[in-house]
Amino acid sequence: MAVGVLALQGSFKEHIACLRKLGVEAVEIRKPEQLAGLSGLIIPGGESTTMAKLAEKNKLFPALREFGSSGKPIWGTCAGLIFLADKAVGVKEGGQELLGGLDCTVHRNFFGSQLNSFEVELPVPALATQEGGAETTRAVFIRAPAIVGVGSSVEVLAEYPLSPSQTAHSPEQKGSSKDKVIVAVKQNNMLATAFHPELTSDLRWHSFFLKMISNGEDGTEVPGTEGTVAKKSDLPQTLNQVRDMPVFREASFLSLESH
Ligand SMILES: NC(=O)CC[C@H](N)C(=O)O
Repeated sequence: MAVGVLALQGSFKEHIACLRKLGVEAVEIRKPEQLAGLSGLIIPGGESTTMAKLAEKNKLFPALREFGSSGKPIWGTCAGLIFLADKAVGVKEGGQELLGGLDCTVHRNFFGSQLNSFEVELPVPALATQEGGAETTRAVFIRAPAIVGVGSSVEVLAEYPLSPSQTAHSPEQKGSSKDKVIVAVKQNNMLATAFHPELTSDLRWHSFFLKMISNGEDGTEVPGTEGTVAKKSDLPQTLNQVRDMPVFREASFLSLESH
């Protein structure tokens, strides 16, 4: 199987490195025709407005929508989550084009500015149940969005308990009685995380996504690149790895545009 990573902007190299560590063919995607033959697609973090403009320039929106509606798995991390959401609040004036398909409302800069970025040990019960390992993961939130509303067919995979200082960064949040927000979800063929698993050494989210591909959603198998079918047995086992050492670096990929 080959997995594509949208490589317009943002942390696509880090996702590619994670996929390769798991023994999977990973391909940088910049043009619509490159989506053909992929078994799944990752939309990385970065800056969603910039990414949307570049996707528009490269005429990617129709092909990306077709890819999603064909049932092939798509995983959005951070800006990628914003991209996949049906609705985004806290967006720039004039709005921004979304791919949509994920029945949720996302707040684009829920946690505030770049300076409010943080790392935390996040409880991830659903991930631990499927992939084994610790009940928490190191989650890196960089000028991160959060999911503030979900439809009934969305499965919540992780929630983050808010501290009092994290509740009032925007008009949408003021007066909100939320004490936690959703930061990871799955809906049919779509997976979305508000944080950056590709910046840590915990490969379980990538492994989780690869299983979505190999299982196929709704029980059907996903065709591989050369007419083959990716089977669960094709996938590497989850690695028994040291997970609490994030490889968080200066997030230079976020510097293209201010919030
Ligand atoms: N780390 C990220 O991907 C940040 C996303 C950013 N909040 C945006 O608007 O796109």
